[in-house]
Amino acid sequence: MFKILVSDPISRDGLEPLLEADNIEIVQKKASEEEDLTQYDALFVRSATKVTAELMNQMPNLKIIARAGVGVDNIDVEQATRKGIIVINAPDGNTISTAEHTFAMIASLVRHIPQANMSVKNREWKRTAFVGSELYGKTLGIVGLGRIGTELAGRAKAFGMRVAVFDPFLTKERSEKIGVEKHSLDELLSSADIITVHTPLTKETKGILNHETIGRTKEGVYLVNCARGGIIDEEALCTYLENGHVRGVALDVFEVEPPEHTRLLEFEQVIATPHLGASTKEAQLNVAYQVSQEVLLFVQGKQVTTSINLPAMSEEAYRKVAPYDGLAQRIGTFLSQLMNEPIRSIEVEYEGSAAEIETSYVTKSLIASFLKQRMDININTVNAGVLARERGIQFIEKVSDRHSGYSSSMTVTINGEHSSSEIKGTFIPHFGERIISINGFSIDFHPSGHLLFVQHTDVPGVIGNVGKILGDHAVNIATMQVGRKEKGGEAIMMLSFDKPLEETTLSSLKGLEEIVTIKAIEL
Ligand SMILES: NC(=O)C1=CN([C@@H]2O[C@H](COP(=O)(O)OP(=O)(O)OC[C@H]3O[C@@H](n4cnc5c(N)ncnc54)[C@H](O)[C@@H]3O)[C@@H](O)[C@H]2O)C=CC1
Ligand SMILES: O=C(O)C(=O)COP(=O)(O)O
Repeated sequence: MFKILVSDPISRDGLEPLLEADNIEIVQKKASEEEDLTQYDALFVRSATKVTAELMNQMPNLKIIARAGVGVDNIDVEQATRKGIIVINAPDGNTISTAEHTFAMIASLVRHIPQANMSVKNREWKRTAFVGSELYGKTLGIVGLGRIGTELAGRAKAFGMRVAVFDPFLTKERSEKIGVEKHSLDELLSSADIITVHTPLTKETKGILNHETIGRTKEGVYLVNCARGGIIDEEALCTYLENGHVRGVALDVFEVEPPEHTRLLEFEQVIATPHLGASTKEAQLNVAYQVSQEVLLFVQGKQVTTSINLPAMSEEAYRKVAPYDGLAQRIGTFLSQLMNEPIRSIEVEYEGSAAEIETSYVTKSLIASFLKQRMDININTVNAGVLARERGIQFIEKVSDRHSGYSSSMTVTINGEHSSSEIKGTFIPHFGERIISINGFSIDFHPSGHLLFVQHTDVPGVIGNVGKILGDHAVNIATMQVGRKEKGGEAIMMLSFDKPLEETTLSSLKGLEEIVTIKAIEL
């Protein structure tokens, strides 16, 4: 049974795909109120639940965190990645709702609607107290022209506004296509009548509007934040509201939510809503449905498409990757058992059609399979890279235009402190994964089951001696492959059996003087 904890209010209609599925159980309860968190495989949140390392430690079976919305700053994504927990979101389900809410806040701000509303409800009729401004002809400055910023720009232009944009990742071509003016932050600050921010909360965007930058805005500017608290510094807002430089502020988000200690709410010129940008029936249905569909894919063993910490891959792309994913897992597992020493680096070179797939995913799968043999924590393509780097293991990925006789291949080299091992493999439709070379010795076998790798001096009688010892221990050889580089040097044997070799059999084999290396490999 795949158990899902829904910790924030999420549209039940949007959860329909999961509610209808077999072997999926959904519990709607705040994580902080759930006594047994160990039972859950998935956690659904919005912005209220803080998915901290501590919470994840209480959920050892957690495999996927689904954010029914855009911003994931309430989730310790780095920790989730370290733990091999996939984080997904619903990137565009609430875009329109948030853009509309922002525009409503802008219109309310410049016409003092909330204040006028309160006045009339207090039985006042102060028509001259609430003289506002038109939006027509004014300049709207948008910081961050992503999904929401773009939708907002269209609405502002429909109201006859000029739209100035600062977004370091915005191309000139795109700005011209949308019909907005691309500016530096400085130019935007000095020219905009109203400034609104629509970026994620990151190290770069935190306090992008602060004491210094707000000081460079026009006298009487309006500021709007319907993105994330902290993008506009709240203390700086208080300063500029007090001295009148900022005429009004509209906030849907706060540095701390709910905002208990901020002075901002004391100002008449501040209008505020409780993080309502995505709070529409339509947005909530969209985001819940999107994450439900993603988790359903995950449960079915398919690729999720809105992962924050895993290379996004379509089903079609994964179909091309799958054969090499399987090959990588087998090679990684094989090499991890072949080498028992500290590892410095893992190199993977892709050739032929293997070079045309999503190689980063396959490389992570290889690393995960290699490390999995050595660590007792959950390792997968999500955290393999992080865990390898933390152990000082470099991984190098190469794509070669060389063709070594096979239509595709991947060559894996593991460099240890004392030695290196190299395996070359390929995937042949209807034959499956094949290992075609080990440490430069040509061979050809399917890496599966109970195997024995033997590297030995290439002299008469070795194969017979190995065969005799196996016979003496009543071991039946299922398959046997031999390979060498040149006459009279060294050679290898690759054998497979119907069951694992006993330790006593291995010890007897190790006693043969022609044996250089002998390893039992379980795949
Ligand atoms: N109030 C609410 O209920 C909601 C708030 N949000 C917030 O709005 C944010 C934006 O949402 P979307 O537009 O969907 O995200 P998005 O990822 O489509 O757009 C973000 C834009 O910010 C730009 N950006 C990033 N760093 C920047 C910087 N240093 N300076 C200027 N621009 C920068 C990016 O280039 C991108 O164009 C989300 O991250 C979320 O925090 C989103 C939905 C609802
Ligand atoms: O999607 C986002 O980033 C939001 O901020 C929406 O927040 P919510 O899901 O309404 O708590």
